[in-house]
Amino acid sequence: MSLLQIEHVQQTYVDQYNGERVTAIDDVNFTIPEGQFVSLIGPSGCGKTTMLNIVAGFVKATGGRVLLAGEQITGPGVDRGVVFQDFALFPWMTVEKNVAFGLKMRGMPKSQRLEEARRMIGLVGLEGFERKYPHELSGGMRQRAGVARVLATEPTMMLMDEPFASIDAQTRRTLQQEVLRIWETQRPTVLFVTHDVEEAIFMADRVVVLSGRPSTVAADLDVTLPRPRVWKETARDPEFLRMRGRLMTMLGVEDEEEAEL
Ligand SMILES: Nc1ncnc2c1ncn2[C@@H]1O[C@H](COP(=O)(O)OP(=O)(O)OP(=O)(O)O)[C@@H](O)[C@H]1O
Repeated sequence: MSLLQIEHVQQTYVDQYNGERVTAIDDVNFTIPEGQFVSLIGPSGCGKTTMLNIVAGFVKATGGRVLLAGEQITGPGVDRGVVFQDFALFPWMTVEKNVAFGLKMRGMPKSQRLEEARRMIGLVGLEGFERKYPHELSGGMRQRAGVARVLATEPTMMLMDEPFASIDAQTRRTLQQEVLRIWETQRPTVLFVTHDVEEAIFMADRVVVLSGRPSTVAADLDVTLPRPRVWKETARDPEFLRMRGRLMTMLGVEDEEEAEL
């Protein structure tokens, strides 16, 4: 059985200024088996973030339903960990306190939390920064701490919304590789929203493409590139290049330099 089942999801918003109805998502259907990493991609405004928010339980779909392990999602829960673009760390807590907070959510006794938090911090390569506050870290380090905090809760599903969007290109590639390395040790099921075609392919087992608004699933492609993946090799793989070309054509991106939509 699939871990996540998205069935006929529809989302209409009412504009709070002019009262107009905007159908962001028309009819979206797809499933994710346990342990799979799925990228969700599509043109701007097609409802990627909305879809992720519905799975997170932050937004209630106006139509259809979403099931996690057979149970209908009706609100947020500790079984789903969300990593946002803007890190979502508590600014008043040190890195280790931020990560330990995730463990508290999981119900871990206080006596074990610090030790486990330090282990998670080591896993994301932040040892030595345990006592720093978020403002003392670079964007890439803050994002690593955010990933550590979510992983610490051992979520059934990890939901990531453009987690590397505000990070410079060089650091971004390093982080993508690191997040994959960590993912391979725990293998949580992931729904990863991005508008970067190369990132979508590099990270995932599967790329689900939404059409323009009001969206439906336009394509659902398996990525069979070998793991572990490193940019130096994966970017030259003929399958990577073939998929990139196909997705860019599908999304109407002409130039290689414009791989980011
Ligand atoms: N709370 C809201 N109220 C009204 N309209 C909304 C709301 N949230 C999203 N929308 C509209 O729904 C559509 C889909 O938005 P969403 O942010 O989900 O798209 P997206 O694919 O993630 O876009 P992008 O790639 O630009 O981030 C857009 O037209 C947006 O303006």
